Amino acid sequence: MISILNLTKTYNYATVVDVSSLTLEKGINVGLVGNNGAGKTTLFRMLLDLVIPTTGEININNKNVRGSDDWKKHVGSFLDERFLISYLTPTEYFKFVGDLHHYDQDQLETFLNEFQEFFNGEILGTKKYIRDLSKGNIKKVGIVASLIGIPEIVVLDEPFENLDPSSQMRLKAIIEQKSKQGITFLISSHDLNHVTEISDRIVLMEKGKIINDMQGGQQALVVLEHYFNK
Ligand SMILES: Nc1ncnc2c1ncn2[C@@H]1O[C@H](COP(=O)(O)OP(=O)(O)OP(=O)(O)O)[C@@H](O)[C@H]1O
Repeated sequence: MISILNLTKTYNYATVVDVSSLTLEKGINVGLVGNNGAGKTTLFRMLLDLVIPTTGEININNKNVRGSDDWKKHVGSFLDERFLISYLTPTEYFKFVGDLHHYDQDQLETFLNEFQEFFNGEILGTKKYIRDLSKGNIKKVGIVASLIGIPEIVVLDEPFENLDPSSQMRLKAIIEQKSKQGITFLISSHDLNHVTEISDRIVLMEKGKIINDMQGGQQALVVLEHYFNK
């Protein structure tokens, strides 16, 4: 589904990503972990063709993300607020994204209804612009928008950050439910408990390189706690 080959990114002579080979398979949720500056976001930005690699390539469904647009309809993503249109209300923004995916009004309402609990009355129909929402609520808008159209792959950068504990639990349930509907998640997170729980596979980065690649779950949590406790 996703294959990465000889990928590097260098800024001012410093190589911040150096991944010689990585293949991600459909149906296997992957959690990307690593300390600040390990290269997780840069890797995601190259995957989404937002940053040009210095060398190497990333293919989604056998198409290089550079120079093709085919993959875009199969990939949902939310990395940061720049993905949103801040002068719209969430309702207007969801309509905008829904239109891109040819959702009619009923379809969009049915889709958004699934997230009532997650939204906790703070998102829909509040007349607030996205720019005026709290950080956690902005994150919820971005996460839910990334799921519109039931993409094959959803890439999320630190989705649990800024969410209150109830919302974190609800997000885990959403990820679990959407995985069953066929979405494969690629998630970076500093929350070791959550990321090991929702991921089938954990990829650990250090200084741009992959230094461990293991199955998710309790055993991964033990390994990661040991690593980060150094
Ligand atoms: N545009 C840029 N110019 C120069 N250096 C950059 C640029 N973008 C990223 N970097 C550097 O690349 C390195 C990796 O950053 P990146 O944001 O990918 O790390 P990360 O693993 O996502 O970190 P965090 O956990 O703090 O979000 C950092 O040293 C960062 O300063």
